[in-house]
Amino acid sequence: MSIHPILQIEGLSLAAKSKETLVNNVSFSLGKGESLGLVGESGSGKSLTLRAILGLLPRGVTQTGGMIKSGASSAMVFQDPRGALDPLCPVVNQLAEVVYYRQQVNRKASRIIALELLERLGLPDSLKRSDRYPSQLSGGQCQRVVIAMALACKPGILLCDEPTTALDVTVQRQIIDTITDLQHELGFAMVFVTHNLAIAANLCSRLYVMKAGRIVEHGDTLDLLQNPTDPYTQMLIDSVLPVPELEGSGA
Ligand SMILES: Nc1ncnc2c1ncn2[C@@H]1O[C@H](COP(=O)(O)OP(=O)(O)OP(=O)(O)O)[C@@H](O)[C@H]1O
Repeated sequence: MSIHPILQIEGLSLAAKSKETLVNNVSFSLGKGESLGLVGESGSGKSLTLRAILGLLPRGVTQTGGMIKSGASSAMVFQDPRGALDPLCPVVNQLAEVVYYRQQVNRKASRIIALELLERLGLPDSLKRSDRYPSQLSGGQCQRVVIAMALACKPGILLCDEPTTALDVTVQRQIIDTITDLQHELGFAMVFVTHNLAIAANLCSRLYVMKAGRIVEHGDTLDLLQNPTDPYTQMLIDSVLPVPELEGSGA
């Protein structure tokens, strides 16, 4: 548990309209600037937990128990970057719109801040023009724009829902490095959802393992990966394929 948490979740339970429990008695806390990983198989309730923190549960899902206490604003980076952008609006305009509403500056200032954010995220100058639409960007570029949008909200907590799953491995690495650099620079805390243990291990100091809506194990990342006590955590670790030693590599 964090000593001075900026996010506290206690006994969170979520259910579908059919009364089926989807998230069951989930508790964790997050300290300022800390990174916490939620890992587990598909359908284990990771995304719904993030959405509950953001206050954006999908239609048909309700909170049936527990409480969420947050001392900072949250912003979310979604799994499908292209789907998170409006295909009919130039990317720079979309970003400027978020700045305008969230930072409450005038239109001219919001555009200047949007251009600075695009630069900070390492996007090419061509994207600053108003004739560039999401369909003209690569998946990695779209994800950088989505991250810029989240940062435009000046979040104290960045909620990342498998932000690299839809990207190829080299781009995944670049995006992870970008998020790490930005976190060091801006100091936001992060809840990072992934089913990729290697990514979670690189980014997060603590891991929570979810299965069928429940937390089955949690702990400091290295300790948990080296000494898992729950068979499901062990199974997740065992399912990571090792890179075979290359013949004649001299290793
Ligand atoms: N709107 C909804 N109505 C009913 N059930 C839902 C709804 N959204 C999600 N669920 C169910 O809730 C459970 C948890 O879903 P969730 O999206 O949180 O899983 P996840 O761990 O994030 O999976 P993934 O890694 O595939 O994104 C799943 O069984 C899913 O089918």
